Amino acid sequence: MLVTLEGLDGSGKTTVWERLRADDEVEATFTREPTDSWYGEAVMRSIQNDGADSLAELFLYTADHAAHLADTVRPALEDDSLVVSDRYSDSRYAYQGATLADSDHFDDPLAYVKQVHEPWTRPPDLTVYLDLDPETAARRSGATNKFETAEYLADVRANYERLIDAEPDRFVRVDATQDPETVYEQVRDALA
Ligand SMILES: Nc1ncnc2c1ncn2[C@@H]1O[C@H](COP(=O)(O)OP(=O)(O)OP(=O)(O)O)[C@@H](O)[C@H]1O
Ligand SMILES: Cc1cn([C@H]2C[C@H](O)[C@@H](COP(=O)(O)O)O2)c(=O)[nH]c1=O
Repeated sequence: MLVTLEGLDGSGKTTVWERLRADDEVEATFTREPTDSWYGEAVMRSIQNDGADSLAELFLYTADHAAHLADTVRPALEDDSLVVSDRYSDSRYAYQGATLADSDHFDDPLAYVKQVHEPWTRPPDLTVYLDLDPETAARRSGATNKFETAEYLADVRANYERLIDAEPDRFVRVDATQDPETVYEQVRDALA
């Protein structure tokens, strides 16, 4: 089973993911995107580059996802492991769907990014969405990269809402304004 944690920067995904990893009762393969492979390093270079081309950036993230699937996710699933990923394909649909909104090439960038993935990706079985307003998300994340502004994160959040509307049964929404302990308990309940 493939479980993903999604949400805006600063919504608490990594905090939850690290607690799950330290939890003796949760046996799983823990992974994340961007990965720490050389594909992921290329992505990190792009994140730090304010002038990076948005379409090129989409394909860097997508290359990292392809390698992540082949090297980690599919082998773990074939071994019947529970896989828990801190960010996955929905991050691309929501974030690159927003960065490409200014492009003349696409009427519906989110639909385009999904279409690029559909023939080969492995969709999650369950996605926990840590729901947070963009202002708190930008403040918590410390605005360390170009994506971490309240204005941009508002567009990303609207894209996540579209994804949830399209597949309500896959998503479990957790209110990420709650204290970390309550958030963690609700994620554990969702996993159970
Ligand atoms: N429920 C919470 N309430 C208040 N602060 C929190 C909560 N969860 C996490 N934080 C704090 O918010 C900051 C961001 O948390 P974290 O790194 O887990 O978010 P993230 O979603 O993984 O962010 P990013 O996508 O930018 O990596 C950290 O300082 C963390 O301690
Ligand atoms: C996987 C993925 C990530 N992003 C963005 C979201 C964050 O601002 C950065 C790095 O992620 P982290 O969780 O803060 O380490 O990258 C993205 O735009 N598209 C993606 O597919």
